[in-house]
Amino acid sequence: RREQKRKGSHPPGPPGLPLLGNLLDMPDNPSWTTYIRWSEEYDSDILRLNVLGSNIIIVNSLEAANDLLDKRSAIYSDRPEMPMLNDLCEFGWNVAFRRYDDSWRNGRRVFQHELGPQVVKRFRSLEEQASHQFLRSLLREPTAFMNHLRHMAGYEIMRIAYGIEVADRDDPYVDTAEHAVGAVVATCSPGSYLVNIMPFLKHIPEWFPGAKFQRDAKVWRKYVTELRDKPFGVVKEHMRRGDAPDCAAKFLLESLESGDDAGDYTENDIKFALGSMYAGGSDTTVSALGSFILGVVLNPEIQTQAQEAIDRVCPDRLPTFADQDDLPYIDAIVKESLRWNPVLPIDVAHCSIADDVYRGYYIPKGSLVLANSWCAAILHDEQAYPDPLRFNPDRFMKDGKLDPSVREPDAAFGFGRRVCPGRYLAYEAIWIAVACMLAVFNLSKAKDEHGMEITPSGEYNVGFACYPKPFPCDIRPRSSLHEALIRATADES
Ligand code: HEM
Repeated sequence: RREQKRKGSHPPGPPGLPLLGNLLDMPDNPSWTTYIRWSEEYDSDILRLNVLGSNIIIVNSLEAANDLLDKRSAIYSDRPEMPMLNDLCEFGWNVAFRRYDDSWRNGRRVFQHELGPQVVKRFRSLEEQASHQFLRSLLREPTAFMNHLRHMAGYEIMRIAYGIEVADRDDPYVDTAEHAVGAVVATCSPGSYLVNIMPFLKHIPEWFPGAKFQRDAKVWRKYVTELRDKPFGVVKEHMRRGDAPDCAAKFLLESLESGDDAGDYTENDIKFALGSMYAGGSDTTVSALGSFILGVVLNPEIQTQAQEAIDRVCPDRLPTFADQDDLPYIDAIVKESLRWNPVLPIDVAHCSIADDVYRGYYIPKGSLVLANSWCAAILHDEQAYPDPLRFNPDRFMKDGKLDPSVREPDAAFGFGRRVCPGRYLAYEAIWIAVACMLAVFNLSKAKDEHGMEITPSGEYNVGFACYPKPFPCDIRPRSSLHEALIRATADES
């Protein structure tokens, strides 16, 4: 209290109880709407909550998010200690959960080396192929569209990172990765494990009564370690034999060996960064594409407009990246899919490494900072995006071109030094999937047994990322010509 008196008051927020602080105020999902309500109640775009003595700063405006997470990124780029996930499940090597240290910096360099805005273009033909495979799966089994999206996202990452081609179903690599991602969801949800609040519990042995968390961690640890080591080991083995396919692991290991532009990273840094790709890139891409399908089904006029544009540019073939400049409306759809229902409405928690004073408010070292990307001042800002709850790609267009004066939905990828390093890859993967899907399929509301249209609820499930709740949807080829275009892609593989 003495320290606080000297440094200034905390940002406003609900008062809380002695000792427990705001523990009982912590909202269930969707937490972002509660944070917005509190912002109005306390007339402040930054709020402070105290949970058992830990400071949580909620940021409800773009200005404050940029000021803290970007302009003061030297202070706000750490991640919180996550004893269950990082120590007991041993997931602390993952770039997304790593503390703000040299190894994290090296991991970011690896990402920059392989997934920077220009380098990422070398994976374009692979992404086109993956999208074509997705179209064929849709043709075969249209109702399972979310499963196909999931397969496409996992397939692309495993091919790009390790050159490994995963199977349609029951693939052991995908199975391992999904279990490891499951650990993130299960261990990071608020109140899931006491050891997150009382880190000293992590020293309790597995046999101790009540130490179920240790046994849970042991199971996850196996998957987390396999995700990190197994595919990387396969690439190394292929390289030893001289038959490794082109992939990020091979390029990085070769550049490490030759000592060219590799920077300071080590083989372990490469392994950790590549192992971070599946957890970071799979669910997120699926979520954005799920929002795209939902948005189009609820707003059929968007599909008509997109198909008119595609038919003008490539009437008798599938779109490719070479058409991107001529298909700005597809870019507008991708941007709107990222903005409308953000994949991560609350950004991944940042953590501060030094005391700070912002607008006269004291923010102590070790505060957790949660940027509410969903909020009315960021991705749902009425000024920047009128009628923000409507899926309306036209907001990004003017006179048939992308309107550069409209704010980019960059906040969907986070802030500051922790901003998503897979964003260029993600954007391209989403772009080609959207373009190909709209080129050959009509998406519309499914009908019930009386022939009545079923309107999707538009509700979302919240896990690691937010997904549309399962909804029925009618997906069929636009014509026999379009069906033939899809079937013809089978030859290319
Ligand atoms: C639509 C797709 C995606 C969205 C919306 C998305 C969004 C995000 C967000 C919001 C963050 C947190 C940023 C912050 O802390 O401020 C993040 C971090 C991260 N993302 Fe993505 N992401 C996507 C795709 C990808 C892909 C394809 C990859 C990898 C191939 C990836 C890898 C990562 C990693 C490794 C981090 C952690 C960065 C760090 O902590 O330094 N993401 N992403």
